[in-house]
Amino acid sequence: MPYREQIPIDRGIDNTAKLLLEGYTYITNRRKRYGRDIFETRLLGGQKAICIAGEEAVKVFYDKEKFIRNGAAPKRVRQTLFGENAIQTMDGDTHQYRKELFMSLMTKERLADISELVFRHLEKKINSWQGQNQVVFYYEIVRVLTSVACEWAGVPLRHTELRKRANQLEALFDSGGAIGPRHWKGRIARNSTEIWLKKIVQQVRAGNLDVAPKTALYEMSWYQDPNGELLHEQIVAVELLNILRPIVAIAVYATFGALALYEHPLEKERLQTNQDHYIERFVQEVRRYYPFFPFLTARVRADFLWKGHDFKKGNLVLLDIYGTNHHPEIWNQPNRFDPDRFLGREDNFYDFIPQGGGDYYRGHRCPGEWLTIEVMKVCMDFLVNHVEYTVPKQDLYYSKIRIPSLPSSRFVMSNIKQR
Ligand code: HEM
Repeated sequence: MPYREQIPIDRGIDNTAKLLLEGYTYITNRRKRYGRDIFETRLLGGQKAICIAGEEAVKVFYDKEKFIRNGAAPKRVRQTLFGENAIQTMDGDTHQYRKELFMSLMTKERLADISELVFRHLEKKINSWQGQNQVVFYYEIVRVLTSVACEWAGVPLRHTELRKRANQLEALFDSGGAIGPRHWKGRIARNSTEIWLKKIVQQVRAGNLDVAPKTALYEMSWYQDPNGELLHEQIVAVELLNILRPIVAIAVYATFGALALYEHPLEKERLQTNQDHYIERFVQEVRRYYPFFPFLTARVRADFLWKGHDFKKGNLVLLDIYGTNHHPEIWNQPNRFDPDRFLGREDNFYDFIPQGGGDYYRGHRCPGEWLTIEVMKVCMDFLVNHVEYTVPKQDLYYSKIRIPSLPSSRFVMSNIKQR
């Protein structure tokens, strides 16, 4: 007889309120309490859900024979963060085909293009920052990355439109874990950005807008599905937002990076000399240490037994991203900020998962991970080598409940000067 056991249960008819109240720590708190990396709960209207964490859990979660994504993401997340019928909700060959489209945009040349764009747009900002008493870094970088994302993706953006689109793109990722007004702001932003991009795709297809090959706008507008048909313009809009929105979301990591520089002044010196590519380790540690994506959801494809538990077809499963990136069996002193932990560390697709795990091409791992690292490197280099600033007294506390988390003050800087 195969081994079976009753895994711990977080009692209650629906624990969604507890999940919202505890945010990033809901799964970790219970894992600590039960001394296990697996437990059962009830979420999203009382559905049975299994929460898992750690390297073995990541391996099983990314086994395509065992899990599907369709029907796993809550409706409120599709209405804001993902959009309907986006790549995140696809499975099997159709997913793989669509994923190739995303990966084809991430060539070395195109990554170099975005790094160059980020630097150029940041440099342009210095003059206006120098004339201000103080600037709020997060909002500034959201706007910079909105300009960069549109330019890189081939999407035309008038200067007068910048603030509006930046607010909307920010609302899309800021609302993913929200209820109430923040959620509604995200829904309104989704409707309006999809309409905006649909019109642009229509212009491209009608030959009224010139767009360069290899940009997301061009490649997505002319991409043919496995049946040789163009994607519906609505889907192109949704997938273009899957490029623009997360590029702007790098603002969250950049702001945490600025916080790390402030909290660990010695890091700044090490980044200035950048021996042995220190900047790479610093960026990796920012992505590991600070909270961003809390967990992922999938549904069981077909019954299987794992760790003594019967996973039944249709069960909801949550993979603890934040908890795995702080798992004591993977990370020595996980709650210490220490970029050197990445020194000589071998790549492992299953233990360091700020942007998902497994294979980029065959699974759902984030296709924008290399791009994120490159953009972060430029932002961090800019902060340490191209500007000087002071950090006035402010509330830098970041919550482990609000999703996504951010320093309360959004990181205020004063006395900015070019270096
Ligand atoms: C801001 C930093 C980012 C974070 C924290 C992040 C995080 C993630 C995570 C956790 C996933 C889910 C992986 C899974 O379901 O297994 C994901 C998927 C995805 N990300 Fe990112 N991401 C970031 C940046 C980007 C960028 C810059 C892009 C594109 C330019 C991007 C595009 C996508 C897409 C299209 C997917 C869906 C992939 C699929 O379902 O196959 N992300 N990301």
